[in-house]
Amino acid sequence: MTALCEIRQLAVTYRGQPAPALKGVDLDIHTGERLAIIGESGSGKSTFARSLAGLLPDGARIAGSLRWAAGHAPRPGRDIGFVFQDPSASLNPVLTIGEQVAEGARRHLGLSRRQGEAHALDMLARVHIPDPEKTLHVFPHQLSGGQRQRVAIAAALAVKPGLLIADEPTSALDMVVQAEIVALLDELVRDGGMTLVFVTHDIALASGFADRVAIFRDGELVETGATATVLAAPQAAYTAALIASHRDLATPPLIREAGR
Ligand SMILES: Nc1ncnc2c1ncn2[C@@H]1O[C@H](COP(=O)(O)OP(=O)(O)OP(=O)(O)O)[C@@H](O)[C@H]1O
Repeated sequence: MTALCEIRQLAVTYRGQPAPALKGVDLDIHTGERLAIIGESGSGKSTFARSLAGLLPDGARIAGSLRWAAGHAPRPGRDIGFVFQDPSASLNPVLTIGEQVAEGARRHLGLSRRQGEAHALDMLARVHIPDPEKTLHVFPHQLSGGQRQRVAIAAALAVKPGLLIADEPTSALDMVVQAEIVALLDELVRDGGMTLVFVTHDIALASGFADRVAIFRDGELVETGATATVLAAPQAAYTAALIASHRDLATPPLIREAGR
């Protein structure tokens, strides 16, 4: 499998912080895979995601290397799509849903207003928004949290980025909607031949669809491997503890199933 990005000895220190938020991270991201970045709060997951996307805040010091197969860093919003925990933060409250889904496509793909609207309609249908024609003309506050997250996904994918980074995209949603959003991301990434980096604190959620998991703790990568392998035979004591803390994952039948 080819590496979309080879990360070596990545370290990040935020301005004014004595200790690095991320250190010594060696990881390859494979083209077309669904990789879950897993860790507890503060483990450095978002820092890792922001480093990949080139979205670290001003003053953050970055060391080590990110080598991209394309030969250049991907452009955020064009080569990399980003979906955040809170869709309201990534949606503009004064733009209609149609305008925001079309915005990136008009800017990056050079679509006209009319083509942009047609593309937005198509994207809303692809993320299974009920009544996409009507939804084109409403504003974010008129939608439910789950629908807003579908719109944010449609907007991120409208320019067909090669890599989608989703940072806790379901943690503000209830369980049923969470499962729907994960299934949607899984479907879209498979259909589009995209690479997905999915950040979550929930190893059980990730194990349902990720090809590979990378476990972070205190800014370091403690373990990485195929999801089924890591679940069935974790190498690090920390990973074992994380799995054991999820009753669903620790019960033997599910481990056997995951290890098929
Ligand atoms: N902009 C920032 N300035 C200073 N410190 C930061 C900043 N963002 C994150 N940190 C610190 O870096 C460390 C890693 O944070 P990060 O957000 O990457 O963790 P996380 O695993 O994504 O956690 P969570 O799940 O809570 O978002 C934490 O100690 C956090 O306080």
